Amino acid sequence: MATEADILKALENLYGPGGVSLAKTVSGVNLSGAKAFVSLSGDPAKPEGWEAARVNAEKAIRALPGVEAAIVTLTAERAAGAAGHDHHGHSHAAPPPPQRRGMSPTLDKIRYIVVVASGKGGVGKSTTSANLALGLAAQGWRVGLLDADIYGPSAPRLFGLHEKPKVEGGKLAPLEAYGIKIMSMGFLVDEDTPMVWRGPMVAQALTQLLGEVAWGDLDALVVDMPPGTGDVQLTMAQQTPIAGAVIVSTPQDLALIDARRAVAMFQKVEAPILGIIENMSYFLCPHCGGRSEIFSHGGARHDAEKLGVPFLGEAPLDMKIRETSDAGKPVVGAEPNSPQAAVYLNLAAKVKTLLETTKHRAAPNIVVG
Ligand SMILES: Nc1ncnc2c1ncn2[C@@H]1O[C@H](COP(=O)(O)OP(=O)(O)OP(=O)(O)O)[C@@H](O)[C@H]1O
Repeated sequence: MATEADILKALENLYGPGGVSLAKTVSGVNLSGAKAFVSLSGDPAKPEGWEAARVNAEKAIRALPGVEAAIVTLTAERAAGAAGHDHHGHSHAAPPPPQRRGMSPTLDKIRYIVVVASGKGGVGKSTTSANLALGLAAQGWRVGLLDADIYGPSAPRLFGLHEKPKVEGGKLAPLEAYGIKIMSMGFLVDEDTPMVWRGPMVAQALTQLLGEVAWGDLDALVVDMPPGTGDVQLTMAQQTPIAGAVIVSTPQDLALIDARRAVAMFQKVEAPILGIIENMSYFLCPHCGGRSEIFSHGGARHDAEKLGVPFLGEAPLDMKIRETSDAGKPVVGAEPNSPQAAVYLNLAAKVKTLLETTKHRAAPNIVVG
């Protein structure tokens, strides 16, 4: 089998946009048996040039003796304050044409894929995804969590996981915490290299993450979607056999408008919407336990009614939820008997029932590789 040094050598005389040697752009190498997973950091402002470089790199690595499969993905460094960071996902790069090649066998063994989405960033989507996944596991389900928020992966922080996944049988083995299987782009690239992924790069990376991970038999795979409702999210929603979508919103009007966009996006691709959850709905005082309605609370419930989608509940703005998440121990895993965990356990019970009773659309084919 080729070594990391062989791979760097093979990339030495290949060049990306601006004439940079591809060997200098390697940000991660994972090798196993005859399979190589390599990530390159490129400039997100030049997606087409980098896509060509990525394809060339794959060819060169695949040509190495002993390599049967090579998967090269693109990451890009986030320049501080750069316009390139498009958190809302309104990418101007066209989405890749769907080349449907049959569903990945790794997804075949997953009963339900549940996506957690939001119209904008920072509303608590990752916190909700993690606690929902743990809540479903608490109901006795075998659960996976895919952190598809490639703009800013949060699974490493939320679960305190920093090791690199192993490659087993040609697939990436997910990491585990509290009995759930977890995969994140944040595990595959250097933690200090924040990423911006654009248009075709993002969609391709996500389908690889879905298709190249050894999830095994799962009752549910919870997918923490990138925030926003741009082309990338739409492509992702189209290409993933979604059993149901959960939309996270905060009570502020702006977030609700964005949440409506997220609902519309899933309606467009005919993915069943399980409902809306209102996060940071009210404030729970850590000292007196008192409840304060900081924002005009109840907006999401009202919105859900107007949109004709179920309202799944509300989670408080709460110190313990933030502290446990930021300490790598989400509240449902670390303190399952706390009132804060009860909020998510209730949410998980509702989601489980909805999944088991919702009529599912036929799974579309997804792009792999
Ligand atoms: N209910 C809550 N109470 C207190 N803090 C919360 C709550 N939900 C989320 N947070 C905190 O808010 C911050 C943002 O949450 P999170 O990362 O889950 O949001 P996100 O929507 O996934 O954000 P992004 O789009 O930036 O990835 C985190 O520090 C998290 O701990």
